[in-house]
Amino acid sequence: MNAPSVPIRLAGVGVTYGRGATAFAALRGITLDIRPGEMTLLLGPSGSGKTTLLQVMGCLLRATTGRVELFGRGVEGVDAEGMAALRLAHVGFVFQHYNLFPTLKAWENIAIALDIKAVPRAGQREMALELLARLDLADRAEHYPSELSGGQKQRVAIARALAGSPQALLADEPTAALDGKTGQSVAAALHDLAHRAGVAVVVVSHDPRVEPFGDRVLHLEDGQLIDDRRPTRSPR
Ligand SMILES: Nc1ncnc2c1ncn2[C@@H]1O[C@H](COP(=O)(O)OP(=O)(O)OP(=O)(O)O)[C@@H](O)[C@H]1O
Repeated sequence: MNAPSVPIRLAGVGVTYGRGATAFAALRGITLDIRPGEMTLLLGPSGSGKTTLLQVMGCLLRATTGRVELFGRGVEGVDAEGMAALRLAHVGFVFQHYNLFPTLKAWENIAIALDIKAVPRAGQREMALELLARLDLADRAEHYPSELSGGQKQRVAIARALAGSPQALLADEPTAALDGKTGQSVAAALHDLAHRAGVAVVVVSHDPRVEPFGDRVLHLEDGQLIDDRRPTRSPR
Protein backbone atom coordinates (compact mmCIF):
# COMPACT_ATOMS: atom_id res chain seq x y z
CA MET A 1 0.00 0.00 0.00
CA ASN A 2 1.24 3.45 -0.81
CA ALA A 3 0.84 6.11 1.83
CA PRO A 4 -1.38 8.83 0.35
CA SER A 5 0.64 11.41 2.30
CA VAL A 6 3.51 11.05 -0.20
CA PRO A 7 2.73 13.89 -2.60
CA ILE A 8 4.79 12.61 -5.49
CA ARG A 9 6.21 9.12 -5.95
CA LEU A 10 8.26 7.95 -8.91
CA ALA A 11 9.32 4.34 -9.49
CA GLY A 12 11.68 3.40 -12.30
CA VAL A 13 10.68 6.44 -14.34
CA GLY A 14 12.17 6.99 -17.76
CA VAL A 15 11.45 9.63 -20.39
CA THR A 16 12.52 9.19 -24.00
CA TYR A 17 12.08 12.07 -26.43
CA GLY A 18 11.59 11.17 -30.09
CA ARG A 19 11.61 7.76 -31.70
CA GLY A 20 13.83 5.46 -33.69
CA ALA A 21 17.22 6.86 -34.70
CA THR A 22 16.53 10.21 -33.01
CA ALA A 23 15.27 8.73 -29.73
CA PHE A 24 16.93 10.30 -26.69
CA ALA A 25 16.65 9.01 -23.14
CA ALA A 26 16.37 12.19 -21.03
CA LEU A 27 15.54 10.30 -17.81
CA ARG A 28 16.46 6.76 -16.82
CA GLY A 29 15.32 4.69 -13.87
CA ILE A 30 14.34 7.50 -11.51
CA THR A 31 12.92 6.25 -8.23
CA LEU A 32 12.13 8.73 -5.46
CA ASP A 33 9.50 10.10 -3.11
CA ILE A 34 8.95 13.81 -2.70
CA ARG A 35 7.94 14.61 0.86
CA PRO A 36 5.71 17.32 2.27
CA GLY A 37 7.07 20.08 4.49
CA GLU A 38 10.50 20.25 2.94
CA MET A 39 12.31 21.97 0.12
CA THR A 40 13.93 19.58 -2.33
CA LEU A 41 16.55 20.93 -4.70
CA LEU A 42 17.12 19.39 -8.08
CA LEU A 43 20.66 20.08 -9.25
CA GLY A 44 22.74 18.88 -12.17
CA PRO A 45 24.51 20.02 -15.31
CA SER A 46 22.70 21.53 -18.26
CA GLY A 47 20.83 18.84 -20.16
CA SER A 48 20.87 16.35 -17.27
CA GLY A 49 17.07 16.12 -17.21
CA LYS A 50 16.04 18.48 -14.38
CA THR A 51 13.22 20.26 -16.21
CA THR A 52 12.03 16.97 -17.68
CA LEU A 53 11.85 15.48 -14.19
CA LEU A 54 9.97 18.50 -12.82
CA GLN A 55 7.49 18.24 -15.69
CA VAL A 56 6.89 14.56 -14.98
CA MET A 57 6.36 15.34 -11.28
CA GLY A 58 3.83 18.01 -12.19
CA CYS A 59 1.93 15.88 -14.73
CA LEU A 60 2.95 18.25 -17.52
CA LEU A 61 4.74 15.40 -19.24
CA ARG A 62 4.02 11.70 -19.26
CA ALA A 63 6.75 9.23 -18.33
CA THR A 64 7.67 6.81 -21.10
CA THR A 65 8.36 4.02 -18.60
CA GLY A 66 7.87 3.46 -14.88
CA ARG A 67 5.20 4.59 -12.46
CA VAL A 68 4.25 8.10 -11.33
CA GLU A 69 1.85 8.65 -8.44
CA LEU A 70 0.35 11.87 -7.20
CA PHE A 71 -1.08 11.49 -3.70
CA GLY A 72 -1.27 7.74 -4.01
CA ARG A 73 -2.92 7.79 -7.41
CA GLY A 74 -1.08 6.35 -10.41
CA VAL A 75 -1.26 8.58 -13.48
CA GLU A 76 -0.71 5.93 -16.14
CA GLY A 77 -3.93 5.49 -18.06
CA VAL A 78 -5.14 8.94 -17.00
CA ASP A 79 -6.09 10.97 -20.09
CA ALA A 80 -4.93 14.53 -20.81
CA GLU A 81 -8.01 16.01 -19.16
CA GLY A 82 -7.42 13.89 -16.07
CA MET A 83 -3.77 14.99 -15.95
CA ALA A 84 -4.91 18.63 -16.11
CA ALA A 85 -7.37 18.01 -13.28
CA LEU A 86 -4.62 16.45 -11.14
CA ARG A 87 -2.38 19.46 -11.76
CA LEU A 88 -5.14 21.86 -10.92
CA ALA A 89 -6.00 20.05 -7.70
CA HIS A 90 -2.53 19.40 -6.34
CA VAL A 91 0.27 21.35 -7.99
CA GLY A 92 1.44 24.96 -8.26
CA PHE A 93 4.12 26.02 -10.74
CA VAL A 94 6.67 28.83 -10.65
CA PHE A 95 8.86 29.66 -13.64
CA GLN A 96 11.98 31.71 -14.23
CA HIS A 97 10.20 34.54 -16.03
CA TYR A 98 7.23 34.99 -13.66
CA ASN A 99 4.62 34.82 -16.48
CA LEU A 100 2.50 37.59 -14.95
CA PHE A 101 -0.13 39.42 -17.01
CA PRO A 102 1.33 42.92 -17.52
CA THR A 103 -2.06 44.63 -17.74
CA LEU A 104 -3.31 43.22 -14.44
CA LYS A 105 -2.46 44.44 -10.94
CA ALA A 106 -0.67 42.07 -8.57
CA TRP A 107 -3.87 40.97 -6.84
CA GLU A 108 -5.69 40.55 -10.16
CA ASN A 109 -2.94 38.23 -11.40
CA ILE A 110 -3.78 36.03 -8.43
CA ALA A 111 -7.54 36.43 -8.89
CA ILE A 112 -7.20 34.90 -12.37
CA ALA A 113 -5.69 31.77 -10.84
CA LEU A 114 -8.47 31.70 -8.21
CA ASP A 115 -10.98 31.94 -11.04
CA ILE A 116 -9.47 28.87 -12.68
CA LYS A 117 -9.77 27.11 -9.31
CA ALA A 118 -13.49 28.03 -9.30
CA VAL A 119 -13.21 30.28 -6.24
CA PRO A 120 -16.30 32.53 -6.25
CA ARG A 121 -15.60 36.07 -7.53
CA ALA A 122 -16.86 37.66 -4.32
CA GLY A 123 -14.07 36.17 -2.23
CA GLN A 124 -11.24 36.49 -4.72
CA ARG A 125 -9.87 39.89 -3.79
CA GLU A 126 -9.67 39.09 -0.09
CA MET A 127 -8.02 35.75 -0.79
CA ALA A 128 -5.54 37.34 -3.21
CA LEU A 129 -4.62 39.92 -0.57
CA GLU A 130 -4.08 37.16 2.00
CA LEU A 131 -1.79 35.30 -0.38
CA LEU A 132 0.17 38.47 -1.13
CA ALA A 133 0.49 39.15 2.62
CA ARG A 134 1.98 35.66 3.08
CA LEU A 135 4.71 36.66 0.64
CA ASP A 136 5.23 40.05 2.35
CA LEU A 137 3.60 41.93 -0.51
CA ALA A 138 0.49 43.32 1.16
CA ASP A 139 1.50 46.85 0.15
CA ARG A 140 2.03 45.93 -3.51
CA ALA A 141 -1.44 44.55 -4.28
CA GLU A 142 -2.46 47.48 -6.48
CA HIS A 143 0.80 47.62 -8.42
CA TYR A 144 1.21 46.44 -11.99
CA PRO A 145 4.09 44.04 -12.75
CA SER A 146 6.03 46.88 -14.42
CA GLU A 147 5.94 48.69 -11.07
CA LEU A 148 7.46 45.76 -9.17
CA SER A 149 11.06 44.63 -8.74
CA GLY A 150 12.10 41.23 -10.11
CA GLY A 151 11.98 39.68 -6.65
CA GLN A 152 8.53 41.15 -5.99
CA LYS A 153 7.28 39.82 -9.34
CA GLN A 154 8.56 36.38 -8.49
CA ARG A 155 6.86 36.52 -5.08
CA VAL A 156 3.58 37.49 -6.79
CA ALA A 157 4.09 34.45 -9.03
CA ILE A 158 4.64 32.28 -5.96
CA ALA A 159 1.52 33.72 -4.31
CA ARG A 160 -0.37 32.93 -7.51
CA ALA A 161 0.98 29.37 -7.52
CA LEU A 162 -0.49 28.98 -4.03
CA ALA A 163 -4.01 29.84 -5.20
CA GLY A 164 -6.14 26.81 -4.46
CA SER A 165 -3.71 25.60 -1.76
CA PRO A 166 -1.66 23.08 -3.74
CA GLN A 167 0.17 20.47 -1.68
CA ALA A 168 3.12 20.58 -4.07
CA LEU A 169 4.92 23.61 -5.50
CA LEU A 170 7.31 23.03 -8.40
CA ALA A 171 9.70 25.83 -9.36
CA ASP A 172 11.99 25.84 -12.41
CA GLU A 173 14.97 28.19 -11.97
CA PRO A 174 12.92 30.67 -9.88
CA THR A 175 15.91 32.85 -9.03
CA ALA A 176 17.79 32.77 -12.34
CA ALA A 177 16.60 36.22 -13.40
CA LEU A 178 17.17 37.80 -9.99
CA ASP A 179 20.28 39.46 -8.69
CA GLY A 180 22.07 39.42 -5.34
CA LYS A 181 19.98 39.30 -2.21
CA THR A 182 16.73 39.19 -4.17
CA GLY A 183 17.39 35.64 -5.30
CA GLN A 184 18.14 34.69 -1.73
CA SER A 185 14.90 36.20 -0.43
CA VAL A 186 12.87 34.26 -3.01
CA ALA A 187 14.67 31.05 -2.00
CA ALA A 188 13.91 31.88 1.66
CA ALA A 189 10.23 32.44 0.80
CA LEU A 190 10.05 29.01 -0.86
CA HIS A 191 11.77 27.40 2.12
CA ASP A 192 9.33 29.06 4.54
CA LEU A 193 6.38 27.83 2.51
CA ALA A 194 7.57 24.28 2.79
CA HIS A 195 8.15 24.55 6.52
CA ARG A 196 5.20 26.71 7.59
CA ALA A 197 2.51 25.43 5.25
CA GLY A 198 3.72 21.84 4.87
CA VAL A 199 3.94 22.19 1.09
CA ALA A 200 6.23 19.84 -0.84
CA VAL A 201 8.51 22.33 -2.60
CA VAL A 202 10.76 21.17 -5.45
CA VAL A 203 13.18 23.67 -6.97
CA VAL A 204 15.31 23.19 -10.08
CA SER A 205 18.27 25.51 -9.82
CA HIS A 206 21.79 26.28 -10.92
CA ASP A 207 21.96 29.05 -8.37
CA PRO A 208 24.41 28.60 -5.47
CA ARG A 209 22.38 31.14 -3.45
CA VAL A 210 19.51 28.66 -3.38
CA GLU A 211 21.54 25.70 -2.15
CA PRO A 212 21.64 26.60 1.57
CA PHE A 213 17.83 26.57 1.63
CA GLY A 214 17.47 22.96 0.46
CA ASP A 215 16.49 20.36 3.05
CA ARG A 216 17.26 17.67 0.54
CA VAL A 217 19.48 17.84 -2.53
CA LEU A 218 19.04 15.55 -5.54
CA HIS A 219 21.74 15.43 -8.21
CA LEU A 220 20.96 14.37 -11.74
CA GLU A 221 23.52 13.44 -14.34
CA ASP A 222 22.77 12.08 -17.82
CA GLY A 223 19.16 11.47 -16.81
CA GLN A 224 20.04 9.45 -13.73
CA LEU A 225 19.79 10.25 -10.04
CA ILE A 226 23.38 10.03 -8.82
CA ASP A 227 23.01 11.57 -5.37
CA ASP A 228 20.25 12.13 -2.82
CA ARG A 229 21.43 13.80 0.38
CA ARG A 230 20.37 15.98 3.26
CA PRO A 231 22.92 18.68 3.97
CA THR A 232 23.88 18.68 7.63
CA ARG A 233 24.31 22.43 7.88
CA SER A 234 21.25 24.32 9.03
CA PRO A 235 19.45 26.38 6.40
CA ARG A 236 20.45 30.05 5.94
N1 LIG B 1 10.99 18.16 -26.37
C1 LIG B 1 12.21 17.60 -26.47
N2 LIG B 1 12.57 16.86 -27.53
C2 LIG B 1 13.78 16.30 -27.62
N3 LIG B 1 14.75 16.40 -26.67
C3 LIG B 1 14.45 17.14 -25.59
C4 LIG B 1 13.19 17.79 -25.43
N4 LIG B 1 13.19 18.46 -24.24
C5 LIG B 1 14.41 18.24 -23.70
N5 LIG B 1 15.16 17.45 -24.50
C6 LIG B 1 16.53 16.97 -24.23
O1 LIG B 1 16.48 16.23 -23.02
C7 LIG B 1 17.64 16.50 -22.21
C8 LIG B 1 17.19 16.99 -20.85
O2 LIG B 1 16.59 18.26 -20.99
P1 LIG B 1 16.11 19.09 -19.72
O3 LIG B 1 15.54 20.37 -20.21
O4 LIG B 1 15.27 18.24 -18.87
O5 LIG B 1 17.53 19.33 -18.99
P2 LIG B 1 17.91 20.34 -17.84
O6 LIG B 1 18.77 19.58 -16.88
O7 LIG B 1 16.69 20.98 -17.28
O8 LIG B 1 18.78 21.39 -18.63
P3 LIG B 1 19.07 22.97 -18.35
O9 LIG B 1 19.76 23.03 -17.03
O10 LIG B 1 19.96 23.36 -19.49
O11 LIG B 1 17.74 23.66 -18.36
C9 LIG B 1 18.46 17.52 -22.98
O12 LIG B 1 19.49 16.84 -23.67
C10 LIG B 1 17.47 18.13 -23.97
O13 LIG B 1 18.12 18.53 -25.16
